[in-house]
Amino acid sequence: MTLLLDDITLTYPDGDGRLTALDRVGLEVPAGTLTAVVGPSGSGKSSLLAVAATLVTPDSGRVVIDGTEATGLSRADAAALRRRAVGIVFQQPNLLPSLTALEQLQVMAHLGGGRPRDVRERAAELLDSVGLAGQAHRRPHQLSGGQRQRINIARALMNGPRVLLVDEPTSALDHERGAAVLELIGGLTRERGTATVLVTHDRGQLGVADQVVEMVDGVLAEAGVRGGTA
Ligand SMILES: Nc1ncnc2c1ncn2[C@@H]1O[C@H](COP(=O)(O)OP(=O)(O)OP(=O)(O)O)[C@@H](O)[C@H]1O
Repeated sequence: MTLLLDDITLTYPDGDGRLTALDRVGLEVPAGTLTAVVGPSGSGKSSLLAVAATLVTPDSGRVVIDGTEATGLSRADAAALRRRAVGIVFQQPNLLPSLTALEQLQVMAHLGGGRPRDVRERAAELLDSVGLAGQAHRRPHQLSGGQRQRINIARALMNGPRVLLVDEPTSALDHERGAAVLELIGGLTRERGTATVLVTHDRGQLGVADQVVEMVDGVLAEAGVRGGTA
């Protein structure tokens, strides 16, 4: 199992007590498949992604990424595992205004090392696979919202992650562009064999998912399978 969340409980301080954001959550995501997480605002979806990304340590339970148990690692080792094996697509692209599309991707890889020539080739190939081969020289203000989100996705794939975590990628896009971005994420998942978790409010677009789970008050339940009714 490429991504395994086993019996995860996460609480936050809340006044005198604790608020349970994740309540004994279990999730298995095989390589090359996409799991969509739906659920109301405040139900714990972002917390789930943060735990899967090793950005937040749960109170109890295990996170296993590509065979390595992340829970219990030192901060430095968790960061190294994250760099090697996890790609994160945040809701807002947060692209650097002065860099071209190609450079946004190159910067990501330089942080992790790698020969400049290989990095450039990989960046160009990824831009091509998200449909932006012709836009490599453009800066963020010269691109549409949908194009910026595609760069955001390509950037997360630069270091060849085994696990891809995507938070609300369509919230700033209209229906049609949102659908195209979800199709793209589904296609990349299968092509690159990532274990992908996608948080979305958009229940109309879940056909791309192999598994749909629903978060309600920190509890995760199966909501349907590919082609299901969720
Ligand atoms: N750092 C924090 N400290 C305290 N409580 C928090 C913190 N982060 C989130 N929470 C609370 O934990 C619960 C789950 O929040 P989370 O952000 O995971 O929900 P969500 O489903 O992603 O919501 P949304 O769809 O609105 O983004 C909420 O009740 C929220 O108020």
